[in-house]
Amino acid sequence: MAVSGFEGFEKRLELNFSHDDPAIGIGFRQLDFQSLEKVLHAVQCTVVSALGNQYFDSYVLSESSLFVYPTKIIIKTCGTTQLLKSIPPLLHHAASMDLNICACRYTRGKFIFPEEQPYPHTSFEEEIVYLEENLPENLCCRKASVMPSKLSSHSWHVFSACDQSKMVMHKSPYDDQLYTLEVCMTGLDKVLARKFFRCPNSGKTGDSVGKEMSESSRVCDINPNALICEFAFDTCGYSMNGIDGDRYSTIHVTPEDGFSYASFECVASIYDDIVEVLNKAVQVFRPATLSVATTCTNREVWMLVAKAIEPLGMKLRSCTMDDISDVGSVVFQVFTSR
Ligand SMILES: C[S@+](CC[C@H](N)C(=O)[O-])C[C@H]1O[C@@H](n2cnc3c(N)ncnc32)[C@H](O)[C@@H]1O
Repeated sequence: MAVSGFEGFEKRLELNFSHDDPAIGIGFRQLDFQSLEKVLHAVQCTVVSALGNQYFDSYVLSESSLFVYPTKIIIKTCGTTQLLKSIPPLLHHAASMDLNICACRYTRGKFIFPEEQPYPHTSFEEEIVYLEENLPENLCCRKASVMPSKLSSHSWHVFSACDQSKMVMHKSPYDDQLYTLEVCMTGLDKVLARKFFRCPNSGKTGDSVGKEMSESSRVCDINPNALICEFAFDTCGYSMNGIDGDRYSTIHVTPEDGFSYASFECVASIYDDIVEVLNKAVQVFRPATLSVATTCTNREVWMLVAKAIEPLGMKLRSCTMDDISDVGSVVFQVFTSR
């Protein structure tokens, strides 16, 4: 852990690939576990738990999560990990499987302890330089932006790059129905945060205590249809991945007072009741401040966010929108308790 405290705000990288053969089969999922571990070694984290289904594999990491689909990788890491260092080895493995990268998206909030971040995460400018230098030239449609809010503690950093010709070819109408919500919560309710501390010397494993935490915190009620894979850290901290068909959800908790933080991320469809899901997820933590970044093609979905959060006694303080080339829009909203 850094000297000042644990950096909860995650860095998130999503890489999309295409393949000349539409019947690509398991694609990236054929990568063996040892090679995945080597990629994670470059990032400075390890796998603590795993769960998969017919659509994708999910891994809970010592610092957050990894999702591997046939043509998509999502990797999210917190603390002082060097997430972007996963790009060169991932591109190397992709090439060996005849997978061509067609889009890259990197997002993160504003770090609580920016001075503790190692290269290439010392600043957003440094991160952009690293991305520019390590992505192939075919991803020529590039954009970087910092989306501000009225709170100096919250801003959203977005870098996207895509090969526009390939994206048009590989996008399906189903992709347009989906959107991603990335929720970052700070100032967690202290009583609720206690649920993510372990009893000392219980002799139980991180998996079994994690299961108890999922139940006592009611994380398991957020999506009762999801299969959950979780882990409780020693002496505190919790991570979980939920898998429901081809969609994931993930929660990570840093419960320590002074720098408490929790994140909730999920992929939803325009046909889901996202208001209920989001409302339940935020109630697990009752934070003082939260931000929601909605990445979508259909701008209307972001309006549902306030419908879920305002009934919990929180007020929308700011809302910023930006367009990104491969998916459509990002809407960044910040709420604080009234
Ligand atoms: C990995 S988890 C969840 C990460 C998530 N991004 C967050 O901050 O909410 C981080 C929490 O676990 C605790 N922790 C305990 N042992 C850890 C370890 N070996 N690696 C990472 N975190 C650990 C940290 O102090 C922190 O409270």
